[in-house]
Amino acid sequence: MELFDGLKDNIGGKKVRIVFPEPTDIRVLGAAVRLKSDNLVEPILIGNIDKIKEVAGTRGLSIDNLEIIDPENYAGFDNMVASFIERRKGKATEDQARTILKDENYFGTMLVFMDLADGLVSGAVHSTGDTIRPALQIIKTKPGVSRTSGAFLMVGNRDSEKYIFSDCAININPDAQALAEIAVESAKTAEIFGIDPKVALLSFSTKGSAKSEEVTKVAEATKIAQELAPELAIDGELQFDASYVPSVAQQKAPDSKVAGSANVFVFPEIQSGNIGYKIAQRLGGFQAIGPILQGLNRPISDLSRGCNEEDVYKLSIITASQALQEK
Ligand SMILES: CC(C)(COP(=O)(O)OP(=O)(O)OC[C@H]1O[C@@H](n2cnc3c(N)ncnc32)[C@H](O)[C@@H]1OP(=O)(O)O)[C@@H](O)C(=O)NCCC(=O)NCCS
Ligand SMILES: CC(=O)OP(=O)(O)O
Repeated sequence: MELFDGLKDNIGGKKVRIVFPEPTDIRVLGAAVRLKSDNLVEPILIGNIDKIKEVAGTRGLSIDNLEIIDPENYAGFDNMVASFIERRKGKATEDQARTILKDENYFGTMLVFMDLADGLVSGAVHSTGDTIRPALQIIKTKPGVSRTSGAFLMVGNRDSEKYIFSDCAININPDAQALAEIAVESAKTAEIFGIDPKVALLSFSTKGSAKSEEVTKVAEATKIAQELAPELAIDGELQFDASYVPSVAQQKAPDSKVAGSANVFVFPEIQSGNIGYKIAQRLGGFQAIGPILQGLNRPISDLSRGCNEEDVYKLSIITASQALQEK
């Protein structure tokens, strides 16, 4: 069965409500129309109806059966302002809240927070910061998780060839505790896709072959992650070849249960993570689906601005799957 067929079977007909704050981007609108006609999600488009219709017209798309909410004339706006002020606990005045909530990402995130929607997909147009800041401020992390992080599902030519790469998107230089949490959350993300997680915390060193602060951080994070989730297969610090290639693992880390067969790769900081996933995508030909935000109370997903319509379609299916997983 194709990877996404199982996810589609799961969410089909369940009317999971997904907010799209960027419907005047044709990639987003095209995906929303397909998701509705495939009966996979109930899209909620945020914006001005005339502008959305104009974009739909360029591709002959029908949007008559899609829900559209314009923050400029939303009947529940006063309620939303009050809820935002309460959530931000003194960090926004009423005037500031009224201005902030005209921003489509803040508005859409509040719909999710207020349970008027189940998840949100944005970021085809907005930067990652602008897409996820509302979620960090309003949705916040689950109990026991201090930092949200961004994972990619990397899919190769064969459907069985699937891996998780993280954090490629959010935490610029996580400390050992945050890196350990990222490793544990990434294992949970792997399970959504039927991957039996074997988690490698990556470095330029394998089991003490090099000494530096950076290596110590990864070794410490490994220890913390193993304590946080003793039931999971987690190991580090490992170089990528030792984590992935059995013969190299045999030489560099012969006692490791993860080395040589890892399928969840945790990068030590965002530079290597973001560069690493884009190399696998652009040179290696892998599909990169994400970033899938991990550790938030509700599913909010951030696209890469380089995405295509298929990426929006697939990330929306994942977001809806996360929403159902939580119900
Ligand atoms: C994610 C990012 C935008 C947050 O930066 P920021 O808005 O300056 O964050 P701040 O430190 O001002 O924090 C804003 C709020 O988010 C929270 N926050 C910040 N990072 C967080 C994280 N990783 N997890 C959970 N909450 C977080 C803060 O606690 C704060 O909450 P509060 O306002 O309720 O106190 C920033 O870390 C960033 O730019 N990361 C890289 C993004 C990127 O360019 N990725 C590459 C492309 S995908
Ligand atoms: C995930 C990512 O790198 O996003 P963008 O390409 O939009 O910066």
